[in-house]
Amino acid sequence: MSAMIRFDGVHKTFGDGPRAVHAVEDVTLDIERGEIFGVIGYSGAGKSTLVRLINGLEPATSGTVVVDGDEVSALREKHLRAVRAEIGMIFQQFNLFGSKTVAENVAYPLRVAGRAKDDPANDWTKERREARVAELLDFVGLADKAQARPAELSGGQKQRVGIARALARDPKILLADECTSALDPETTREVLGLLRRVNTELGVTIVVITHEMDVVKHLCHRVAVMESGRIVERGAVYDVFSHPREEATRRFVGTSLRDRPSPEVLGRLAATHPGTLVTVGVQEDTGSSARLMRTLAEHDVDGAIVYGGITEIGERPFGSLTLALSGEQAAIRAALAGLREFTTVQEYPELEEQR
Ligand SMILES: Nc1ncnc2c1ncn2[C@@H]1O[C@H](COP(=O)(O)OP(=O)(O)OP(=O)(O)O)[C@@H](O)[C@H]1O
Repeated sequence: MSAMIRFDGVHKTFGDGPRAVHAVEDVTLDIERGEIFGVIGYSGAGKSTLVRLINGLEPATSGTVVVDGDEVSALREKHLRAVRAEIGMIFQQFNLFGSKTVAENVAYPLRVAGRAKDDPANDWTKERREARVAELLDFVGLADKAQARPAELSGGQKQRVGIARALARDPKILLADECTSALDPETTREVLGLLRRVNTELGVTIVVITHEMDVVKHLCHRVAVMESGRIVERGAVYDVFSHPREEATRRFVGTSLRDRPSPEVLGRLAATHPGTLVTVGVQEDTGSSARLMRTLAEHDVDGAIVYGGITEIGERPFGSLTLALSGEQAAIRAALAGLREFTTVQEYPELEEQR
């Protein structure tokens, strides 16, 4: 199966000479048909530029970008229009027309396509348009808001209109650029749930640009981490979470899991809990928390859970627990050796020194 989107040795440079900005540098990446692919990075990492290369809004400086078999980097404007019809896009600020109703907003791409008249599939008569808009509003759960104006809607509802509009022409690809960054956590979850349906029920390949690891965790199958125009790490979301290799990735993972105590919290825990503090990984392939507790019991060591969190990534458990261990010193050492046979154990010698 060929990739839906393929970057091969792609560079994008703005300007030239000493003031040139290398927004995208040497990116080679395949995004497969039917997957939800996340691109995560801090502001200025080059994520938006990468997305604009996909829909041909920016031409690559060098290298090739192939979308569903068409090399966008080599197409002229007329052919680019046909490729763009296969690509829907949603934005952080929704970009809805404030003066149009919800139904008119969703119908807009159909009206524009209808004007082109270069393809019989674009023969969007009023009846066809209305039927399509009704179908889309039903899909996003806003059938009752067809005549409302965007100002009357909540942020989550506005983004659902954005999604309906992006789907109007039945695209194969949906590009989502920071599409939940303006929303609160609960609304974010709703929108991510809708995007999951777009993927599973409509088979749309989705590329998600974000600086929030939570979005990647809840939505994506695979992820690439971007830093200074380059992809520094990539892989299945679970693998990247469980074994981050780069410092930037570790920081993103940390912000999402919040399962490991900060140095400040550790200091407080040490002051209020007797015993040896350790943080133990909990992962599907390295043993459950039950196995962890059993190991402590076998060595006659008591383990009080004082911090931690276990979450699900791709329906698999992942996280860590921080324990205050009490018992004979030799027994604690033996229990830790036993734990190390199946999971990661982080000790805090600096805390012991302070005691
Ligand atoms: N049209 C342009 N002309 C000059 N420089 C640009 C242009 N577009 C982007 N850049 C620069 O390219 C780099 C990457 O920008 P880009 O917007 O792709 O990053 P990003 O990761 O999407 O960041 P953000 O999340 O803040 O949008 C930045 O240094 C930016 O200033």
